[in-house]
Amino acid sequence: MDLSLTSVSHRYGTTEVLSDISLDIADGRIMCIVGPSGCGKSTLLRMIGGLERPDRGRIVQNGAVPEGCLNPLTYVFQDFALLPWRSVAGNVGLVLEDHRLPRTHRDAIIADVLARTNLTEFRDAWPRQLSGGMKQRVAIARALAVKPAVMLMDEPLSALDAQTRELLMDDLVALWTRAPFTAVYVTHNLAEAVRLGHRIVVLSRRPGRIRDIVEIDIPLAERRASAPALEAHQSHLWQLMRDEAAAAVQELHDA
Ligand SMILES: Nc1ncnc2c1ncn2[C@@H]1O[C@H](COP(=O)(O)OP(=O)(O)OP(=O)(O)O)[C@@H](O)[C@H]1O
Repeated sequence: MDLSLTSVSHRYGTTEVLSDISLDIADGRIMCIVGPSGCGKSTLLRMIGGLERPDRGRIVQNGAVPEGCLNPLTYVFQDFALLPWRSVAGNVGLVLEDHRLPRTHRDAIIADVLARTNLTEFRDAWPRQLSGGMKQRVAIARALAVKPAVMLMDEPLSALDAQTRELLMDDLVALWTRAPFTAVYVTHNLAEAVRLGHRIVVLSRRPGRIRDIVEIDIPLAERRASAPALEAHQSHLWQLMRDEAAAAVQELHDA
């Protein structure tokens, strides 16, 4: 399923947050959204996910959802959002409970996504027993369990330390390489954007407008941290954002 956004604009009260965003989100690709603090990245993600409606413009879903899809648009949040009183398998199974699936089918889905995220041996563990990186893998397994058409990822690695972030980026690349999924991935971190994004949308400071769209055609599995080609893309992104980011910080300071 593809998504297309046409002239999406939004304001909260008198604050204009997004302005004239037109974008296509292609099936089977990862689109990253970067931009200065407060430029409307999370707002845009909520609009794409249907949690809020834009004041102006349209967001249209084109084409069929994947076979077996239980929820077309699924979120992965920065804070993992796991229930502490449920085991790993219980947290993953939660999203299947409303779907009246036969128990064997449900168990098979849980086993499959836990295997894909290397969590099989932790299926009975409690969230408190897991590191941050493992918790986020559970959240990713939970998102995959509903076979979403599009995963909406809001700073999914931001709460993790640098080494864990690297490992989870490798996990995401391996997951995508085995079975390509469609994702919109909001991040502050340009290194993440160039490792994971097929396409990177750079927003201006608020109201967020599209400043540029950068395509990276290096296969995800061939992108190595600090590879010169990726560093060049990252530096180009920073050049695009630098003045805007400085102005956004100054605005926050002056407010
Ligand atoms: N529900 C809301 N009501 C009023 N204002 C809001 C609401 N949600 C967001 N905002 C404002 O809209 C602007 C954009 O917020 P948003 O969280 O989308 O930006 P962001 O780019 O994701 O920010 P950050 O990079 O800091 O995470 C901010 O000024 C924020 O205060």
